[in-house]
Amino acid sequence: MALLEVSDFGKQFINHRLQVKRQAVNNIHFKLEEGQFLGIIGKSGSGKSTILKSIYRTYLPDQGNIYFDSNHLGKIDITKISEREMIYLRKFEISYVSQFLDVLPRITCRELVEKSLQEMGVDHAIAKVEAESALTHFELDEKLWDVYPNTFSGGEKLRLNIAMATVKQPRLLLLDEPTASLDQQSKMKVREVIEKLKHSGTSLIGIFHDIEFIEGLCDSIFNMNDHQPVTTIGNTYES
Ligand SMILES: Nc1ncnc2c1ncn2[C@@H]1O[C@H](COP(=O)(O)OP(=O)(O)OP(=O)(O)O)[C@@H](O)[C@H]1O
Repeated sequence: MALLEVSDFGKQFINHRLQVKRQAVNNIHFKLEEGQFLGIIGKSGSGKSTILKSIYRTYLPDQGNIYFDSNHLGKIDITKISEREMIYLRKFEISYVSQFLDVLPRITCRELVEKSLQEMGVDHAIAKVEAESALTHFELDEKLWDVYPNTFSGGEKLRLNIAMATVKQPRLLLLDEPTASLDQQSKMKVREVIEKLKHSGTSLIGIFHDIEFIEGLCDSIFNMNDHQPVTTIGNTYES
């Protein structure tokens, strides 16, 4: 089977204050094969992040299934597994990079990257070396390594976020506008690491507004329009 299959996915949000429901996405189907990169594009508010957050199970869908072919758990439906199983997947198989960094109090930039590896059971000495290598790759100034990242600029936070997610070499990497606040040089660094990860077999789903950036990088593009897929290429199919 494919690594990931999203089937008949739908999500609505309820505004309790106004007592109204809003259908964010509806009737979404796509597949992602191992080692492939799927780009999701579409206008603001069309539901791109909702899909990604539901794959990472930050949100639970109201409708549909999200099948994932886990190395450890076998073929599972992310919408139905236990919290414990989801925590396992987040530690070992699925990483998520958003435009924002959830900063933990009193944990330095270097410790955050090390922690990503140590929670997978990587020895501290090895985690230290790999964390430094990832921070160097994303050109985070060495002077920042032992600083708490709550004072970092938007671009620095994003680069740290990407370092934390990619250092784990996950099987599936979810990228929610990972280049949003980056300059051209940093964007190229992200591109380089995406290419490297793809080469090593990581599958990726990424949301991008910068279509030029994903040209030649994605294997397929899923185009949202008014909460519906309108164009699909490659392994995805029309609803
Ligand atoms: N937690 C939430 N509570 C209520 N409504 C939400 C929530 N998350 C998203 N929405 C709504 O669902 C719709 C889809 O949002 P989503 O963030 O998925 O869009 P998007 O395509 O990623 O947008 P953008 O490109 O602007 O980031 C929007 O109308 C948004 O207001």
